[in-house]
Amino acid sequence: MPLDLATTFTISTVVHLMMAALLGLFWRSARRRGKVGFGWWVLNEAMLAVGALLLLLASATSLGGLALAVGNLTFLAGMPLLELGLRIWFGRRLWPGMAWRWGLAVLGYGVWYAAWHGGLDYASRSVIFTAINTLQGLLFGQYVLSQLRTGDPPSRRGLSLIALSAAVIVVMSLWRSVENWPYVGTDRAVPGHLLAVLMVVNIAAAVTRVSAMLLMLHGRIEARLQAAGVELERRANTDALTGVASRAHFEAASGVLLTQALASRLPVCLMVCDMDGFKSINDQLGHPEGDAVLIRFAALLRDSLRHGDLAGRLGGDEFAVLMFNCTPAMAVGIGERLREAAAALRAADGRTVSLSAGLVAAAPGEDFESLYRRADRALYAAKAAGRNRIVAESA
Ligand SMILES: Nc1nc2c(ncn2[C@@H]2O[C@H](COP(=O)(O)OP(=O)(O)OP(=O)(O)O)[C@@H](O)[C@H]2O)c(=O)[nH]1
Repeated sequence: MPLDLATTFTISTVVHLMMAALLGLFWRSARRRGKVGFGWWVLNEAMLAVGALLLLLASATSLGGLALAVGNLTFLAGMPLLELGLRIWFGRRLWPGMAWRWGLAVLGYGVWYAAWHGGLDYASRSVIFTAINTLQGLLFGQYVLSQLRTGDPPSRRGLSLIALSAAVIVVMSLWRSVENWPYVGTDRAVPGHLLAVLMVVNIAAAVTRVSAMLLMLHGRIEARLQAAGVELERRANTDALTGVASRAHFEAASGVLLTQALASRLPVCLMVCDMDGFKSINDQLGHPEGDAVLIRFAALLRDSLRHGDLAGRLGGDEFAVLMFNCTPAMAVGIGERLREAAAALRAADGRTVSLSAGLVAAAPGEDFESLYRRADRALYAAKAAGRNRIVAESA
């Protein structure tokens, strides 16, 4: 059954309107999340709906000429609008790239308008129009492909679909040019069904394109949520002041890692250390200076870590290091080097900072709680014995 032009334009108007409304619904949430560029795609679909409606009026009413002229304008503005949205979406430069695209659209429309106004036959106008449309499609396709290589990964699936819909339009435009070519310069009527087929393909391309845009939006929101989740977890696991593990994370991770290491018969040591007289730094030099000393000490602690070791801040000026594949002798060496490095730390008034630590080696099958209790006792012994020392306690 040959396609009726008026029916095709009606369907096209309704579909583009629905697509614009659908995009519009998501546009609000996209804007709230800073996904700029989306609004141009909504505008594009809305304009295509108006364009299809005008073509319907042009073919079915006496409004003819004006409706055709404005309708064609909306179709030639389509690709530049899409690309403008994409460029903003990816945060790319708008000019001079967009100047070329808009320039081509304006020039193309001018040529078509002059041809139409000058009374050129339908087939010639159609060839002019589709040639410009093809050129636009090629430029747009080239931009989309360049973004496929460099754009953000969550948008790639959507971009592939957009490239596909652009390719379909280019192929259809070329086909229409070829079909109209034999009629150029004649008054013979060009079969209308081809334009109807083109509109149907346009509808399919619009549905593909809009799905692609929603896919891109979804991908980006998902990627950002994922990144936010990772960041939240990192913050929850990290002590905000010093950057070493928080107490909760240190205890939880130590419990798991200790069990695994002991099951593999790896020697594990725990050192719990506490600065001596830290309270007086706070009291005499102020809390910010106390913070600065804690930050510098934590940096020393991180420097003393070997690959796989875990350091955490248990609270105040108390820190702990869980050392894997580490004998007590090795742990004492590490602790002594840390104590010496801490002794070189100077507070704002030049005073030195000393360190007391308790060190224990894990017994086979021992859990973290028991290991920590013993290390804490050793630390207490170091403090009681006059501070500025490491007390190692064997299991
Ligand atoms: N600047 C700063 N001080 C803190 C922070 N958290 C706890 N403190 C302080 O750290 C001090 C810890 O003091 P203690 O370890 O009990 O005492 P100390 O003066 O180091 O004495 P000894 O440990 O017995 O040698 C307290 O005064 C706390 O108020 C913090 O985040 N920043």
